[in-house]
Amino acid sequence: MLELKDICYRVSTPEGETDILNHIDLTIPDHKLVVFTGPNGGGKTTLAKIIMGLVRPTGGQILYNGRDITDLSITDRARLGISYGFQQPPRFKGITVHDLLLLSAGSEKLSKDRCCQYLTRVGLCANDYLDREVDVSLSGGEVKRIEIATILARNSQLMIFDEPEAGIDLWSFARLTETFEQIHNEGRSTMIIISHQERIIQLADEIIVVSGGAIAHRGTTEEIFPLILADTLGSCPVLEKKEAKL
Ligand SMILES: Nc1ncnc2c1ncn2[C@@H]1O[C@H](COP(=O)(O)OP(=O)(O)OP(=O)(O)O)[C@@H](O)[C@H]1O
Repeated sequence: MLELKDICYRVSTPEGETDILNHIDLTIPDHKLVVFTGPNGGGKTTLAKIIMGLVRPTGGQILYNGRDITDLSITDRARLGISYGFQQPPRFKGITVHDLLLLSAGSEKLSKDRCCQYLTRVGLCANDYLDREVDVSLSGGEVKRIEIATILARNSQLMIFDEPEAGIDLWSFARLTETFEQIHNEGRSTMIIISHQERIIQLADEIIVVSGGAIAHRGTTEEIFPLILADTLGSCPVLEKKEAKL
């Protein structure tokens, strides 16, 4: 179980101190698929990075399976079984897709067949990719899918995916949503997926709407979808204020 207690994140900007996240309390039970969604700049990635240890909160506590991991490094969190797929994954010149999958699997000896299966699950043909370097010659969507395959190969207890749909074509996206559904049905991992995609949101046990650095809403698809629609149909609050003055 993952517990976030009173998480705050404040940064210094030229304009002064800014609160990016404000007193977030959140519990995610094991084996759930939770989607973080909400407007751009709402704080979803920052929250996910805080869970992975890529960003240090300025207040609050993170517990994982009852253990306080607030001060643990990314490496230590990875050892505990937490993994993270970046919104814009890094490239690794000189390292092939095959190498990266083997590294991700750690001590588990991955057969070539198994590597192929991971690539197939993200819609890539292993023959075309296993021996390619993860460098700038790969497109954004290809790197994104390879990174997701490495997370699958890690077989983590808690997988965090930041906008896995970004830059991915419709065919691969369909394959990817199937893969998320399968992992969820297998019931071995907890998944946090940051997404704006209806198809992914519909897979969620719980949707967390992060807006203005806080949890604006949380609930099931049936509960949250009408709220999201109502929010998107609303107009700009600044314009509304101006119109009210006229
Ligand atoms: N270190 C920082 N310094 C200043 N502002 C920051 C910093 N980190 C994040 N922000 C700001 O905090 C806000 C939340 O950013 P975050 O990336 O978490 O949003 P998001 O909900 O993931 O957005 P998107 O949907 O666009 O990916 C943004 O306005 C961002 O510019």
